[in-house]
Amino acid sequence: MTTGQDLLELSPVMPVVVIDDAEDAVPVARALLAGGIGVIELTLRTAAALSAIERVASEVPDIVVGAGTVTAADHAKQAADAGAKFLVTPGCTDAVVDACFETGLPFLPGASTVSEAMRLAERGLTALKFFPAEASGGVAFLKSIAGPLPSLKFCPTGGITVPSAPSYLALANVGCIGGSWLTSSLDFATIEKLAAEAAKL
Ligand SMILES: O=C(O)C(=O)C[C@H](O)[C@H](O)COP(=O)(O)O
Repeated sequence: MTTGQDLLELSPVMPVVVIDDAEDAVPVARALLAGGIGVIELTLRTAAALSAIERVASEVPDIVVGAGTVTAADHAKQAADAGAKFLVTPGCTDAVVDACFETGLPFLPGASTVSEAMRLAERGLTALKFFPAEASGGVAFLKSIAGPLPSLKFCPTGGITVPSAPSYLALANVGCIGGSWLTSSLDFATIEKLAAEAAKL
């Protein structure tokens, strides 16, 4: 896996995961894998996040672990050093995008406007996170930009649910969707069940 486009092909659903206690990271990753989801985005929103990435990278080698919520330049290197295999950002400041490039990792930069998407495309970035998807126009927005921006493909994230997922995944400019619903509880059996359902979307 070397490009952002590859990231969009890993799974129909990119689980966006917030970990408060690093101890939980490995069982969460194993439950996702057991359900058939081979990728996990651990958000850098908590003090435990980098340690969670480290643990999953070393103890669950079969899942592709990445870092989400990369909102500052130094996050990118910290996540790469912890063992992240990819990065995801909610938005796209020049400093954050530069720092992501410097890691050499594939990454999905966030965009929610046509101009942001065009600026990222100018830098060779054609696989983008569309965030916050529902609040920014959702399926209708993505349909509208497919004509003028045919080279771009998205991972819409933010407000997507199991019932709304199929309408996103049916779009030619959507590779996968992101969502936090799979891991909203730390009940590992439930995570496995939700992952199995998501893997079939
Ligand atoms: O943390 C980030 O980097 C984000 O961009 C936000 C997350 O992707 C969304 O919060 C997930 O959306 P929900 O599935 O609606 O919870």
